[in-house]
Amino acid sequence: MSPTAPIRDVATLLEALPYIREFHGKTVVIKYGGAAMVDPALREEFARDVVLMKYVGINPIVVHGGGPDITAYMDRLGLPVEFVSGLRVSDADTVEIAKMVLVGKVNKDIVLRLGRHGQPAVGLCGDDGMLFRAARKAAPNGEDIGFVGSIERVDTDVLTHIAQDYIPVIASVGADRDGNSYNINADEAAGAVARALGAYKVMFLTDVRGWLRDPADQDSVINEVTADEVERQLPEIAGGMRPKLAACIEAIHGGVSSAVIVDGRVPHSLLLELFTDAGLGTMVKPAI
Ligand SMILES: Nc1ncnc2c1ncn2[C@@H]1O[C@H](COP(=O)(O)OP(=O)(O)O)[C@@H](O)[C@H]1O
Ligand SMILES: CC(=O)N[C@@H](CCC(=O)OP(=O)(O)O)C(=O)O
Repeated sequence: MSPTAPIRDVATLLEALPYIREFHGKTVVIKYGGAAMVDPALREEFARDVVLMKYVGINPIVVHGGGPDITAYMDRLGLPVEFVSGLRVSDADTVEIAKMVLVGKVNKDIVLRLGRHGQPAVGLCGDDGMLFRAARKAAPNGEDIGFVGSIERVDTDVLTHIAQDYIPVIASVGADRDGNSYNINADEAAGAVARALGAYKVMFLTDVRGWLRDPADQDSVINEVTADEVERQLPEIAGGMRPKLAACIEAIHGGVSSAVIVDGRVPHSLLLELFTDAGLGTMVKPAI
């Protein structure tokens, strides 16, 4: 090891200090999905990052997806998989599978991993503590896509209680007043939770470098943009990026100070975004 290495380590800590001060006591909602959820090594690093956030006094709330897992189970059962504008067309069988996979498997895997890394976590879905009230929604083009829900109301009571001692981990399913269950896009759930909690920041981990001006060009990341500008461009945005950017708009217009889309393929992207000067991915901010 070079003699300067310890000094470098201290410099890294000192670089983090103003950020640790800024985020201390603040609620940060993390939408967990994409590559960071699929790769075993990244899964462990994600859990360590979230645990570290809790240890330095941040209030992390995890909202997770699991679209690839749902698709894998549907494939095993020979069921057709279809998306419209980034939303999964969900008949009664699909919503049942989404619920089983997200609540029963993915949620518990995350809870277990956070616990192993040193912070107890509690898993929830929209039904727990009446966290979400959902309603059926159509695709942006008006097409009927089945039991896909939008979130009408978030009751944060259960979250604020649990977050005092545990890291809440939320699966994106919920029910309406009549007890019908819905498959809810996890980006939308994260945006709604961030807004309802009055979070300081919402972070979307994904499998691209950020919002790309040209989806075919990985180097065309838009580094910073206002929510109003995103709203103007939303009708032209395709695929999985659309619900993500719609969730950023929802959060920012609801009072969240910043929304970031970061590359979950980069190890420790959460910590790099939060605690270093290197801005990563796309940051959506309120109008200046
Ligand atoms: N303009 C764009 N910039 C970046 N990604 C885009 C864009 N348009 C469509 N996409 C797609 O959105 C995907 C990310 O959304 P999604 O697959 O739902 O990820 P996650 O599982 O992280 O929620 C990217 O992998 C990319 O294929
Ligand atoms: C309605 C809808 O599209 N629901 C999503 C829920 C999971 C999700 O959002 O997962 P990712 O964040 O990994 O994409 C789905 O069925 O895939």
